Amino acid sequence: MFEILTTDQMYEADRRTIDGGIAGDVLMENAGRAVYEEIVRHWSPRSVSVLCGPGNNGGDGFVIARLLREAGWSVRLGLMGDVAAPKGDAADHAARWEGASERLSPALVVGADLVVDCIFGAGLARDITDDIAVLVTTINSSTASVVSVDVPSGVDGNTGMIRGCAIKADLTVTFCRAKPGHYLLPGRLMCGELAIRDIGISDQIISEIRPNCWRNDPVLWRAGIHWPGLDGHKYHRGHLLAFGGAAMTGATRLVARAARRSGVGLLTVVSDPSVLPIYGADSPGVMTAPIGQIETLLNDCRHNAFVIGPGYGVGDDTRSLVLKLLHQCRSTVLDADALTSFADDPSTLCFAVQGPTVLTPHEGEFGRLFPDIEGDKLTRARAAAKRSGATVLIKGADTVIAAPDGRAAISAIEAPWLATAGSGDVLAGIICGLMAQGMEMFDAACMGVWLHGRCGADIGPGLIAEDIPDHLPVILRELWLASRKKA
Ligand SMILES: NC(=O)C1=CN([C@@H]2O[C@H](COP(=O)(O)OP(=O)(O)OC[C@H]3O[C@@H](n4cnc5c(N)ncnc54)[C@H](OP(=O)(O)O)[C@@H]3O)[C@@H](O)[C@H]2O)[C@@H](O)CC1
Ligand SMILES: [K+]
Repeated sequence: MFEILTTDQMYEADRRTIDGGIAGDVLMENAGRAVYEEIVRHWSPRSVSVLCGPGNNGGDGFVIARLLREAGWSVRLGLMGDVAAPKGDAADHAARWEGASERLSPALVVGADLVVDCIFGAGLARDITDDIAVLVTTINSSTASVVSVDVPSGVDGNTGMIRGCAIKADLTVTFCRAKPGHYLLPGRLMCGELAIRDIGISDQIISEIRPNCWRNDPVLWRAGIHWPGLDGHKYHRGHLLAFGGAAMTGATRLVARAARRSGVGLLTVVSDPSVLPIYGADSPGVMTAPIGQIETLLNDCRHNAFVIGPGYGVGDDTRSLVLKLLHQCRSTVLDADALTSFADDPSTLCFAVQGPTVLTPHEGEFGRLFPDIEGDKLTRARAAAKRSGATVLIKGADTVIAAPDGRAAISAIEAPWLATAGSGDVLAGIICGLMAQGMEMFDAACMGVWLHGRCGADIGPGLIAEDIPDHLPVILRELWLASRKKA
């Protein structure tokens, strides 16, 4: 259930299922019944208005209305266009509706305790027009609870973008698998609780259409974790070089603590000699080296991963150092100032990426590096990964991680507490720590985002960045125990 399907992939899954012998009207019946079951699970009988659009989303509405009515609910049904309008499977189910139907209008919201939104689903093709916008506004300002079928009407299922305006649901019931718009902002904010219900499309069909986007979950990457063996040595767990700035030393101290907590064997902070004592005094397990020794450090292949950017400073020195590091083709995480230092010449950065590299920009940094890449977050992350050859992770409440080969994951953990100073530095440290232990770059980025999110959700209100690394052992232990159970 972790695959995320585009609307086209969903239509394809639908087609293949129908070809396989399950009729379209049965799929629609299953979809409507799934929504009905969710409704009766959430609410006791009350007055409900089912608002049906002109397509199959509206067709689902006829099934829901019928089942609620049979269960004794007081149901009003609104229809966009005339009663003869529904086509195909929707027409079959419209014919089975024995109640009255009204013209779709704000009047249907008056007196309703529950509104079922079946206006537009996967087939939303353009911005919502003024007449429907009035209805949307009435629904959003009413006290009625709202269930959206498939996606809240007005939300683009592929991008999460709002086409003019959108219904704000308390519960969204979608079918088979989620779509990107359920997890990407602002769509996610409109969905309320998300229920993903089986309607008879097999897992086999889903795997045949080869989805390449997932909700970020351990299922995706847990097989790629390098847990230490009983006979393990610290050098088996990597030796990470974290490049520390001369002024903002807090950032790399957070990076270092997070990387070490992620399990890296050894960590050396490399910086200007004037601030080495600060890094050295921060934690007894941290080693330090002056930046003047960079050639010697790089000649030692045991130094297998680099993280640079947080608090490092923007400028030519940073640029040269980043290029030197990328030239080594070892695991590298570039964040913050390491990215902004290439704002004038991003193609040089993209050209220099050869080894396993993860870029972790927030939206501002992304815009500076890839100003010509537009669209939703998923599309942009994929385009930047393809262009740069790096795994690109765009941070935010809906963090997207994209690999150069097109694979992508979207974070669905709710942890608004992570929006605080230093949180991104911690993330860069965790990811680089996992790469230093041998994890593949896309897996490491996904796992890093997940660990970071879980820490954020667990710690909750009052979180400061310093708390995150020290909570990692709790979450890592969960994963480790789960891996032992499987084995
Ligand atoms: N696939 C599956 O597995 C299953 C799918 N199922 C259900 O089917 C739904 C998809 O159905 P769908 O393809 O008929 O699209 P839907 O969202 O009803 O809208 C299309 C209609 O809206 C119209 N229209 C579009 N935008 C508009 C606008 N801004 N303003 C005004 N009109 C606009 C558009 O008009 P047109 O562009 O053709 O002029 C067309 O008439 C899916 O979300 C799920 O609920 C389940 O039943 C079972 C299994
Ligand atoms: K809808």
